[in-house]
Amino acid sequence: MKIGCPTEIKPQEYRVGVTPNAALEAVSQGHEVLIQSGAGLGAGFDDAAYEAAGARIIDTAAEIFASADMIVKVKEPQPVERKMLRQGQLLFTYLHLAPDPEQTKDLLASGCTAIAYETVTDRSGGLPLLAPMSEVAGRLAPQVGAWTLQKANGGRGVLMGGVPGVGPARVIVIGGGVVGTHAAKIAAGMGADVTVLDRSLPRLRYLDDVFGGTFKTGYSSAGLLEELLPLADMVIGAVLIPGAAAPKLVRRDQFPMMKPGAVLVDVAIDQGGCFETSRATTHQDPIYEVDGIMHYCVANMPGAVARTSTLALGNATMPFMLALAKKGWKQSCADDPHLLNGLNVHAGQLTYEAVGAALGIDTVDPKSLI
Ligand SMILES: NC(=O)C1=CN([C@@H]2O[C@H](COP(=O)(O)OP(=O)(O)OC[C@H]3O[C@@H](n4cnc5c(N)ncnc54)[C@H](O)[C@@H]3O)[C@@H](O)[C@H]2O)C=CC1
Ligand SMILES: CC(=O)C(=O)O
Ligand SMILES: [Mg+2]
Repeated sequence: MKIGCPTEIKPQEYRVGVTPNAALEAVSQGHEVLIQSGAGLGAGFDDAAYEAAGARIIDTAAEIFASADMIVKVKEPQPVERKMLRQGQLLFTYLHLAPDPEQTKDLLASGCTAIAYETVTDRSGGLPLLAPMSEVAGRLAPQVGAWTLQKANGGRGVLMGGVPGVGPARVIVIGGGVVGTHAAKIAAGMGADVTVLDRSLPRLRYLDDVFGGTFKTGYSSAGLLEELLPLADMVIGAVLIPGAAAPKLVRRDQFPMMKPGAVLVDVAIDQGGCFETSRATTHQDPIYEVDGIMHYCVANMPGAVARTSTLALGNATMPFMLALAKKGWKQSCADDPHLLNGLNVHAGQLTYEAVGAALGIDTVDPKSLI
């Protein structure tokens, strides 16, 4: 199969979909790998590294889209990329369709087959292609939140760990999955007083068993949040209902009860965000203020640490990419129901129920397609 990897064009997105190591594996299994010239530079991989792996360097994205059987990327295809997708072409990348009707419409119109990293599952109920980026974004969240808390950036002017004689920042993490757990670990490591809220009792039990001395846990409810919001210096939004739009858990009319200059970090922004006032921002212009409350809502946080993120993502995607290249999407999905869960779009049809529900579009059962 011809595997094509264009340069990411989302603002300040420095990751790349195929690492030289992944290219080498694919080439050694008999596939052709096309990499756009310079695609890996942001992550520290030059063209020579790909050539040494046996990949072909191609000048333009247009040539890659025109000839590859499978496009492997990081971020959802941008409008100019969507115009280049075609019937029968396989797209393997993050999509986040539920909050994105425009992209959904374009993918359906293109006739392509699109497998979304974020809805591929594993045997333990996890999301193996989201997890590495959730680990990164979770670990970044307290770091960017701490920066936003600085006075010159609009925050309250509170230091995460406090100092002897002055108490630490209070951090509330909503959602104790991968993002939330990593965020809580780092925030606690910075010395903050951290509480993690989740709706899953098994998850709360796990967190309490493993991290009981490091941070507190709470059952996520509107009532508990009302109690905690007035105390918070930072709230990190880390909830997920797979494939679906994120529930809005903090409303604008609750801001008057919060401390002026408190910070909301909405990691769940790629699923539409879990705060009413969240709107996606970029690394270039990451924060904004609403009624005295600071917001950080960058939808591609891992792009900030592109090298770490590219390596972590490549480790997770490579086996799936190789299976798709070897057997095609149909056989690969027939052999692996977890990969089938990644199928969101096929030949003009939407195949992921939660996306259809969020956007009011009928879906077909992906099992009926294989
Ligand atoms: N902005 C960015 O750059 C990135 C964003 N993300 C996003 O972060 C979000 C979280 O991802 P993961 O941690 O991997 O998901 P996860 O599935 O590991 O964890 C989500 C947690 O949210 C909990 N939850 C659901 N509804 C809740 C509620 N009402 N209150 C409290 N907890 C609730 C679930 O029980 C689960 O434990 C996703 O939207 C993901 O796409 C992930 C990576 C990068
Ligand atoms: C998960 C995701 O959207 C990202 O890594 O950008
Ligand atoms: Mg994202």
